[in-house]
Amino acid sequence: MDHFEYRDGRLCAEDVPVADIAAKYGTPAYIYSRATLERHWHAFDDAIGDHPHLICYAVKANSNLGVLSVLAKLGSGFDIVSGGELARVIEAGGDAGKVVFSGVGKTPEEIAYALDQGIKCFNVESEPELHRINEVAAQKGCQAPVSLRINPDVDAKTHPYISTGLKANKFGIARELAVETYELAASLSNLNVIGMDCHIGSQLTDLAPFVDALDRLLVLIDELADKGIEIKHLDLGGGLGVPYDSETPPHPRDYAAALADRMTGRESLTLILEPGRAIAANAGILVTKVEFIKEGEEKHFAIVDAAMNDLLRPSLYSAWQNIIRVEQSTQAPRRLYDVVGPVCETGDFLGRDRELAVEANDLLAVRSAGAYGFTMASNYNSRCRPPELLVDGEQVFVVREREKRKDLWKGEYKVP
Ligand SMILES: Cc1ncc(COP(=O)(O)O)c(C=O)c1O
Ligand SMILES: N[C@@H](CCCC[NH3+])C(=O)O
Repeated sequence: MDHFEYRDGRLCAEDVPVADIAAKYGTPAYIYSRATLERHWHAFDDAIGDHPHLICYAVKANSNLGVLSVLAKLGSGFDIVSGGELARVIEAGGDAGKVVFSGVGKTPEEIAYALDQGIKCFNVESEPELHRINEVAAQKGCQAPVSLRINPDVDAKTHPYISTGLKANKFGIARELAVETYELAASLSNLNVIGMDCHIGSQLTDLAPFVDALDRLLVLIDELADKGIEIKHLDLGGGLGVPYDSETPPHPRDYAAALADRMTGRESLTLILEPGRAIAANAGILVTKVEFIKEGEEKHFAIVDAAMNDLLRPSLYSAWQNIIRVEQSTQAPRRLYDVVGPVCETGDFLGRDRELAVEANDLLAVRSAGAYGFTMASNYNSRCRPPELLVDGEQVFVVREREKRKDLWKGEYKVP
């Protein structure tokens, strides 16, 4: 069951009509479903079953405190890429001991903060980073738990901007250098080598690259064991895709079960997964109002009050996200529209050539907007970012207020 569905022709978020939410809180607005977030997280967690594991939700997908607090209450771990994300996890009630810290450019200050908070592990992406973490840990007189992010060099077959496990990408350590880099890590006295990690890309719709990467890393784990380096956890990263359009990615349940299956007989090796999109994307929508219908010379435009600053994915990746009416019933004619925002960029669109029946003041919902939606929003064109609302049954929580115009220059100063 989807938690965004039509009831009597009205799109509902769980038990609340979206039009009622829009009337009360205005548009544009992000709306999330707690039940969907929980269901998706459990799909991963349940499928792995008894094999030791940890689901570390990728905070970058949706870092709202309300969302993080829902997942923290389930006992989730978290994958972070900055000190800011760690602060959010802690503020939301998450357990720092279940946090893995990814990213190619961790600063000494971020490393020190993460050590102070007692995170589970740093996912290290280069040799210089190993030395930096070792130095910061030495200054603190402690040992930093580390895992090396290895590039298994599998082709994830996804958009080039979001493919990460290839030789040409900035991420991770080359497979050929893996053993020597592990030996270096093991020789540094303020590091405690505990894990192996990879992340091959995002929005993957095929199971094969994941299984391929897993198999390649298991070979490496055995090779390291022969050299006396014991790996306690294998983190396979995130990347499972969602059906935005006609894609048919494996269900999280089947994906997690397939991976857990490959780990049979390795009960001392904990499996970590870092799903972001697969948990959050379809747990959210962006609601927007049609301001005008404009008849262009070649196209019809539905000019809406949300723009690329609110939802960047269509402009940045030519990503397709479904756009639907909030109230099904209408007398408006069905035509092809470009759904565009008010930002001064030709690339400011939410959808192109969409068959819709719309007129001014209608409400539209952009689906699958719960991941990489608000987190990638900006104030471009000095636009206030939208509010974030989290629905739980019949209740609506304002988990982030709409920005106010005067928030836009907070921390900026005029010159005398
Ligand atoms: C290291 C790492 N882990 C997890 C994720 C989450 O990916 P996704 O949202 O595709 O599951 C990403 C983003 O691609 C990432 O870079
Ligand atoms: N932001 C991207 C995904 C990047 C994943 C992070 N490594 C998207 O919206 O699809």
